[in-house]
Amino acid sequence: MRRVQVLLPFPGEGLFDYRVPEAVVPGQIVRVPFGRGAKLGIVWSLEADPSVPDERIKAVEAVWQGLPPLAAADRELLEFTAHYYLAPLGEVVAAMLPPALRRRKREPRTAKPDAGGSTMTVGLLPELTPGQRAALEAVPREGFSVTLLHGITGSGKTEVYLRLIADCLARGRQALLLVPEIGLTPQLTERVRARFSSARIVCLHSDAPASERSAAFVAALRGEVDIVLGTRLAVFAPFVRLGLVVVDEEHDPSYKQFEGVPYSARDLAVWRARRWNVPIVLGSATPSLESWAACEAGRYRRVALSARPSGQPLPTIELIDTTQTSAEEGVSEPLARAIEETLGRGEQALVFLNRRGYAPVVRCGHCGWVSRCPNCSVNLVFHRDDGRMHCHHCGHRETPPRACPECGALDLRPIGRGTQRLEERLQALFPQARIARIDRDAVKTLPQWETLLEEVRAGQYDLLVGTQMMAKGHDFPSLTLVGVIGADAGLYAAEVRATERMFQQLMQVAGRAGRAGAPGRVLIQTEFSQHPLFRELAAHDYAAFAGRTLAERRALRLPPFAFQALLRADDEALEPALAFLEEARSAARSLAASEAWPIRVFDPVPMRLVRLARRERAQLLVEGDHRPALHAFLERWAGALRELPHPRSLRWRLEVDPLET
Ligand SMILES: Nc1ncnc2c1ncn2[C@@H]1O[C@H](COP(=O)(O)OP(=O)(O)OP(=O)(O)O)[C@@H](O)[C@H]1O
Ligand SMILES: [Zn+2]
Repeated sequence: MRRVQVLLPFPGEGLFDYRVPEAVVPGQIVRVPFGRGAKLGIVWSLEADPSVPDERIKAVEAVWQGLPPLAAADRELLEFTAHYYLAPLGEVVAAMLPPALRRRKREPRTAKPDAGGSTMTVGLLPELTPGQRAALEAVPREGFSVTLLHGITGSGKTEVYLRLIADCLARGRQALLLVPEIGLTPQLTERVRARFSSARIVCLHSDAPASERSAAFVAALRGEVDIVLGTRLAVFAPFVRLGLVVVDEEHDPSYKQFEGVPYSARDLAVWRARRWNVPIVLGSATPSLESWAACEAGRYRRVALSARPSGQPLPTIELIDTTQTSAEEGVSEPLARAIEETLGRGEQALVFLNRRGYAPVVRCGHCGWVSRCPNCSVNLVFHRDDGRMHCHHCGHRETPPRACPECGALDLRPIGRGTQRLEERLQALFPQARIARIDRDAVKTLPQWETLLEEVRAGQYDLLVGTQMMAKGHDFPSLTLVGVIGADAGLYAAEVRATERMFQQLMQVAGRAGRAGAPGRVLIQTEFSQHPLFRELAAHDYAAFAGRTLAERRALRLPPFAFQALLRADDEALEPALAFLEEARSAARSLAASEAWPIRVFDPVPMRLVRLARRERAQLLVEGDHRPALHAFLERWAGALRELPHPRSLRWRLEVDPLET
């Protein structure tokens, strides 16, 4: 018997020595005894620690010989992820191995041989526009390259992806197509399935049934898959002959994982493409400023699609200055008139308000008391459907008091506006209109969502009220008017990326108007109509927005011109969290002093949302202008942090490239 090192999904490094009866190779999937149970793991190294006596080392339970070993490139992906995000390898492999597979006692049986004719369905393909043809010519088919496909909304980016995938499959290779949220865009999944009806396609996302995820992983490992279509977790799908990676809506924050190992699936996808030496295409109408800057710096190539295949122009975008025009109950007169005209023509209108619930707070008109969550530092949102107040962060719910808990006055009122109240107002203004409210309260399951999208497309609704669920890549042919309410919040927020997010969201939601037939019109209610962001938006000038914003960030040395990491700590009270961060800062300062490149270590501060689910949270930001130098520093710092004493109740974690600081 020989010894090997096995990597197990485990909250730690996860490397343990075992004895194996047969000849195994690195990457082989094995089941091993662990504690009182057993675990699934990956043979990591054929070198084991010789100092451990034989009797202390258990034998593996089974080598799953029917499964090919995980490719070296994919094992390196795990190593890179652990290294880059300073996460234990055992936690990274937990993100790759599906839970249902880990629970299996026996090796999955060999699937029946699949014909695997991976050709494109030869039906009526749309004739490519000149822009699409140029884009296809510009993307190299072999070797590593990153292409940013910057295509305006409705420009037919998906068709470009489909043709690239077809080329990739025709060469006998596999394609990985990442999407932000599968549930929100069932249309894309359908299009891929319809186009490649004889290809083997697996869909990987966290809402998929556990057994399906497990089967998809096994099929992918065996190479019995042509296309992997999935959300961020699909970036860990195993491949045997990867030929192309596509990241749709690459700017979308859903590519960032927040729980567990905080990775960016987009960034890992780029790493993977480089490791496999294959092209990657990042597509968006509103690219992340990181990718935009990478194009400016010549690291990514940029390809533009600047017209819609329908020949349809982009919608006109007009501002309604709410400091001049009153907006009674949120809906201004010009917006109401535009809705009326649209409905009169038999077309659909959408009013976008990115705040669900009825009213964001309940307030006492007498003493000013407001409804607060007992567990979090946020207000409770009043919901009309159940008549209760909800915390949108921890899920706490309570019935509003009859009288003010502070002063006893019977003057409690819902203040402000969410989608439910807006719907009520619109129904009062347009009693005949069939209104659909589209937010996470109204649409809870995937089938519900698919039905609703179908009904909207079939014209069963006249007026839609929706949150950012509506800002994703939907294609509603009769939708010609988009109204935007309450968008100003992002303008003066302290977040580095607040205006970027706001611009992206507005441009995406505007892009839903007038995609087929009649031209589209977008009306945005704002108090800040002079803000340059609105000028750029009205001109559909993403490049101007990106150029101005990047210049600001460069001047302030903010990402992508600086690299950041955030140390977060939380505890039952704020003091221990801050005290831990103080210690961490001292350690950081002394380590940073010996770095050749400057590392900026900021002060520990309470997080903006300081209390969440009864935990008090604080953070410490570190920054550097040079990524490798920052990373070298972070590795040493993380080592020091692991040695720092702290109360048992305190939790901390380090996040590399945080999206929100
Ligand atoms: N070459 C073509 N000829 C005719 N129609 C096309 C062509 N390419 C795409 N289309 C159609 O144009 C519409 C928009 O295309 P698609 O959904 O791919 O755009 P997109 O760029 O992904 O848009 P968004 O960023 O807004 O999601 C779709 O209805 C699609 O079927
Ligand atoms: Zn709460």
